[in-house]
Amino acid sequence: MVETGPLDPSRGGGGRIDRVDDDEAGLFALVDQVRRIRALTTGGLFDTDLDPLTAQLREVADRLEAASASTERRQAVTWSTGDYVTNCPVVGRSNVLAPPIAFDILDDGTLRGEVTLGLEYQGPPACVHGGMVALLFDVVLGRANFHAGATGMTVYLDVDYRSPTPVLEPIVVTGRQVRVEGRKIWAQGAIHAGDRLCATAEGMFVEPGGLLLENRRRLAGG
Ligand SMILES: CCCCCCCCCCCCCCCC(=O)SCCNC(=O)CCNC(=O)[C@H](O)C(C)(C)COP(=O)(O)OP(=O)(O)OC[C@H]1O[C@@H](n2cnc3c(N)ncnc32)[C@H](O)[C@@H]1OP(=O)(O)O
Repeated sequence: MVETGPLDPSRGGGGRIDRVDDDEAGLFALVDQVRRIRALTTGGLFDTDLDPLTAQLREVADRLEAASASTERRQAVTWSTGDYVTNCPVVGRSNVLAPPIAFDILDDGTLRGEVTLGLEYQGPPACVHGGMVALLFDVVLGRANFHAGATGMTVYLDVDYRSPTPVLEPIVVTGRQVRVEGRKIWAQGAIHAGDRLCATAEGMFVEPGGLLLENRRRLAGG
């Protein structure tokens, strides 16, 4: 049973868990522009001829492709520097899929992030897609675990969809670690729109032994 008291969306205070001033490569600024395009083109309706704009975008994409390191090299650098967070599909400022959400950590370790999701995350009319809701929970629970000092891979994620999670309105995503027993870790989370409870989740995570370190070493090339 998810205990929603500590996940009260009106709780304040706390500090940001990710740095906001680390865009030395200018990549976040570039991705912000791609995000604007992503938002505008979902169900896009334009009162203009799109052909010239498509040609311009193709040129930009060609130039980026010519200048880009390979996928393998980018993955290797991610894991050799451990800079996973900026690529995360929920919080990652260099991942165009990410809204992105910035989380604060409250004094008891609860993470809290506020976001308004656009049409690109819509499932049923006016509602956030259920798969996106689950993704938000997986990330907030996983990161709450990390900040609580015991982290693992998700082995189950039980999501209760209590009322629609709205698009185009602010929602608050919260999560916290509740229990650790050996390698097993439990965490719970909630999503609210105002005072309304939209969804709750409980996840169990298992510390995967050497698996992540081995993968990381292999991908980082040694
Ligand atoms: C540290 C290195 C740094 C690297 C840098 C990190 C960067 C930080 C990246 C963050 C990233 C964020 C990520 C977000 C979270 C994902 O998205 S994780 C991705 C989705 N999850 C997965 O792919 C996990 C797939 N599962 C697995 O690979 C394996 O289950 C695991 C996790 C390696 C564990 O396998 P195992 O070691 O063989 O463990 P196993 O003995 O099967 O289970 C352990 C215990 O858990 C229980 N259990 C297992 N599954 C279940 C279940 N579904 N229900 C109930 N109990 C279960 C077992 O019964 C067992 O209990 P006991 O017998 O010990 O009492």
